[in-house]
Amino acid sequence: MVPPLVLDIDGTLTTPTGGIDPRAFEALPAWDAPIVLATGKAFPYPVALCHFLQIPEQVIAEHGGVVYADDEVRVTVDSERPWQAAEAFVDRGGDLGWGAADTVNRWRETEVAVNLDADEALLRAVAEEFDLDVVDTGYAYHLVTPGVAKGDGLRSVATALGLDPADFVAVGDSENDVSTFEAAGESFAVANADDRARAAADHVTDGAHMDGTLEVLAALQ
Ligand SMILES: O=C(O)COP(=O)(O)O
Ligand SMILES: [Mg+2]
Repeated sequence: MVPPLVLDIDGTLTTPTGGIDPRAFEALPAWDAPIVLATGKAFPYPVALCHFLQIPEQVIAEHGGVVYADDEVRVTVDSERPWQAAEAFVDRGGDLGWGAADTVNRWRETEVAVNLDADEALLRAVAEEFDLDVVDTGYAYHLVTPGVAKGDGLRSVATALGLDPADFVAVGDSENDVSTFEAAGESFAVANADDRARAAADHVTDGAHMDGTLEVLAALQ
C-alpha cells in the first residue's frame, strides 16, 4: 500500500520554468492514497489544480493560513496586519510587483505576497516593524503572521481525513516546507531545494523539480 502524500507545488510539481509538469496529470490521479497539496499560493490556485488533476480537493494554501479538507474550509488568521505592512512598504516606495490587477494577492485571505524583484531590505525592515515574518519561497516573498505554517495545516487535514500526520510522506523545495517535513513521517527535498529545506528533509532526491518528485513516487511503490 502506498502512503498518503503532502506535496508542495512550486518547485516540486513544476518544470524548471514554472509550469505544472505534465507528468503530474498521470502520476497524481493514479496515486492510490490521499494527496494533499500544500502551497504558499492563494487558496484558489491549489483548488483549481486539484480540479484539473481530478483529485479530491485537499489543500493547504497560504502556508497554512487556509486549510481545506472534508468539505470544511478553515481560515486560521486574518490578513489585516500583513496588509498594513504591505501598505507601509508601498508608502515608502516599495512595489508589490504584480501590476494593477494583482491576481497574486486578489483572492489571498491571510497574507500578502511580494515579487522577488522587490526591495528586500525595505520589505524586511517593514515586516520587522509589524512583527511579521518574511518567507522566501524562491518564487515570492510572503508577509506572514508568525506561527502560520504548512505543518499545522497538515495536522488539521490529517485529522479531517482520519489519518495521522506521521502517515504522510512529504515532498518540497523551500523554507516554507520545513514545518511540513517536521510534521510528516518521512520527508524528501527535491534537488533544487533551498538550504533550509535540504537540512530539514530526511532525504534529498537526485532529480530536480518533478524529476525528483517522480523519483520519490517510484521509490514508494
Ligand atoms: O507561492 C509561492 O511563493 C510558492 O508556492 P509553493 O509553496 O507551492 O512552493
Ligand atoms: Mg515550493
